[in-house]
Amino acid sequence: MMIMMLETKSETKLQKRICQVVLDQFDKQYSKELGESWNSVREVLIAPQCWQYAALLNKFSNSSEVEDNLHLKGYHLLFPETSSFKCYIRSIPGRFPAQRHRAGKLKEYYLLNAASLLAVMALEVENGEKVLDMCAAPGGKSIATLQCAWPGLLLSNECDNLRLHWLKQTLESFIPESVMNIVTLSQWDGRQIGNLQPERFDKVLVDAPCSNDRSWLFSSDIQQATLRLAQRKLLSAVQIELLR
Ligand SMILES: C[S@@+](CC[C@H](N)C(=O)[O-])C[C@H]1O[C@@H](n2cnc3c(N)ncnc32)[C@H](O)[C@@H]1O
Repeated sequence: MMIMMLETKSETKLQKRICQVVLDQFDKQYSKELGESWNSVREVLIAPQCWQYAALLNKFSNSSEVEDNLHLKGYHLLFPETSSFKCYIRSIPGRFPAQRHRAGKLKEYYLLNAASLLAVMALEVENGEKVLDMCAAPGGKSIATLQCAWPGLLLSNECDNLRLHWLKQTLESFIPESVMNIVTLSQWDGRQIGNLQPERFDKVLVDAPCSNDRSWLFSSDIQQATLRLAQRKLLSAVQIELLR
């Protein structure tokens, strides 16, 4: 009886609560923008248990134990063995547990939406190239870039103080010190880098700030969520400025 109560309690804890103000706004905006398709998008958006996460293995910290575990749980490689990325996905939705920080040890995998890798693949970074990751926190694409090439320089930039700290921690958890010497962190407004450092980079990745719909939909702070709904209208202007 006690065990059942505990299980129900932890299940309830795992269930995220939808912020109704945000959902109402999405219904209004996206039914206009997406028409019929909004119904199927909405269905997935409100069901975190359907969200799919992939595990990108860290080549700097290989572990056959993790791979065995992934296979046991029904995961398979997304790309052929010859690819630069060892990324595991599975058709059943769900999430492989995130790895905790272990002092002095690199993390073995990074959880992400596999579609995030497309931007890095499209960049086709060659060894020795100078690369700018303009909006880099929390660091998924910087880590992915370092899985597929040895850039001459990777400048991981993030304008937000707290997120820059998060970025630094992520990089330190995945990249060995010997490789960190090709990585530089900076805190510029991405809109100014082009003027400050013209022609410095061979490739630039701009993962511009997005509306972050999934997190705001489950926000527990209605005031913050409402403020954010108003701010998201300004996002497209920032995105365009970052691309210029
Ligand atoms: C979509 S997230 C980036 C995700 C990251 N590329 C990854 O793969 O983990 C966008 C980031 O851009 C940052 N950002 C927003 N405006 C910016 C600006 N003007 N210059 C630089 N970074 C900016 C945000 O703070 C946020 O961390």
